[in-house]
Amino acid sequence: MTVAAVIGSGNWGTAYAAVLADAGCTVRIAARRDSIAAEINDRHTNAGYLPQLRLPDTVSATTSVAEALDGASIAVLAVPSQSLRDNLTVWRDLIPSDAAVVSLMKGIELRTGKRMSEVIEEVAGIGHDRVVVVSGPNLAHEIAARQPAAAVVASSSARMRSRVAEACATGYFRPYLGTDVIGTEIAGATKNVIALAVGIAAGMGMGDNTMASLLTRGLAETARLGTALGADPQTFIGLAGVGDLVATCASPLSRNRTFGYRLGTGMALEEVIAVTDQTAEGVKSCESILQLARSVEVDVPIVENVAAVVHDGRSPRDVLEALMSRARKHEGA
Ligand SMILES: NC(=O)C1=CN([C@@H]2O[C@H](COP(=O)(O)OP(=O)(O)OC[C@H]3O[C@@H](n4cnc5c(N)ncnc54)[C@H](O)[C@@H]3O)[C@@H](O)[C@H]2O)C=CC1
Ligand SMILES: O=C(CO)COP(=O)(O)O
Repeated sequence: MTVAAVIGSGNWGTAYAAVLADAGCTVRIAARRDSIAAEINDRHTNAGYLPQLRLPDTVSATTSVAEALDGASIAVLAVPSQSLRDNLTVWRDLIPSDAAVVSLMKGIELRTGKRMSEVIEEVAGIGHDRVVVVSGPNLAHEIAARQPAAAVVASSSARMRSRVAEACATGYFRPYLGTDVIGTEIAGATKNVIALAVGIAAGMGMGDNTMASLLTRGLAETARLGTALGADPQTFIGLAGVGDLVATCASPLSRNRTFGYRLGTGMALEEVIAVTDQTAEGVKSCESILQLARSVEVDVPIVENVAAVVHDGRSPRDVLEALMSRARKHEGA
């Protein structure tokens, strides 16, 4: 019996815990709040995040990360990207030495420009052959409703990606194996920023042509950046690339799209931040992705303009005009 620990009891940590349990694992969730751990143990729900989900009896919860990780062969990390370093500094010695360490996170660290797998390797002091990234079109509420979806399980280690894929394969969750960790992470983090842009446009009243144009050109700049960083270009037309981009940009369930939508309707940035109580990674990662792109001299105009709205207070109408009046270029350039 595979024992998996899931650290983080928000939307995706909880939904992915259900996937692991449905696939036959014994799952221990580490929650920060006593009330959430108690609700999972007593009622098998985490209704504040996923009201429709009933967790299998093989899922338990604790507020002790040490207890959750004890004896686990899979350690899943599902906390906001910008908090990973500080958290892992406290947890690193608790991770069993042979466990696969799985990142569900879709963000790039501010200041360092590091991907989550890089932060894990650095802070936990483990090799890349222990780290696995799971990513794809996986809106937590739909997974929690057990609607069919696929994902990529990417790792440099064949043993670790097989272990994790086997542990999360169910009738509604289909993992594909991948080796391109860089591309999978760049795709997952950057699509959140493109979803912000699509949300802004939708909030301004723009329709499907605008969405499709932003999505397509967003994918182009994501692939350009990823490839410059060493990714396999194929990844961007796969589940972690176009798959996740389409799901996130099209769905009102997306926190990033919703954040952008509110900005597009004219709400002030501070107001949008105040009403957003869940993780919208793109709001911070637009800045770190822009820095990363500049470090390899890659042009990312949509990311740059989203950062101008979210961090420099430029108006959505201004940046839309800026994007439309850029110098003409070849589509493939
Ligand atoms: N929600 C979704 O549909 C999906 C989310 N993801 C990614 O998964 C990651 C987690 O997202 P969600 O679970 O949706 O976020 P969430 O906002 O629903 O939950 C975040 C969890 O982290 C905890 N947390 C918040 N701040 C913390 C801190 N400073 N230190 C430790 N724990 C903290 C919260 O208590 C909560 O348990 C993100 O990187 C997101 O991009 C990936 C795929 C799907
Ligand atoms: O990554 C996601 C779906 O795959 C979830 O997107 P949001 O974080 O925008 O809700």
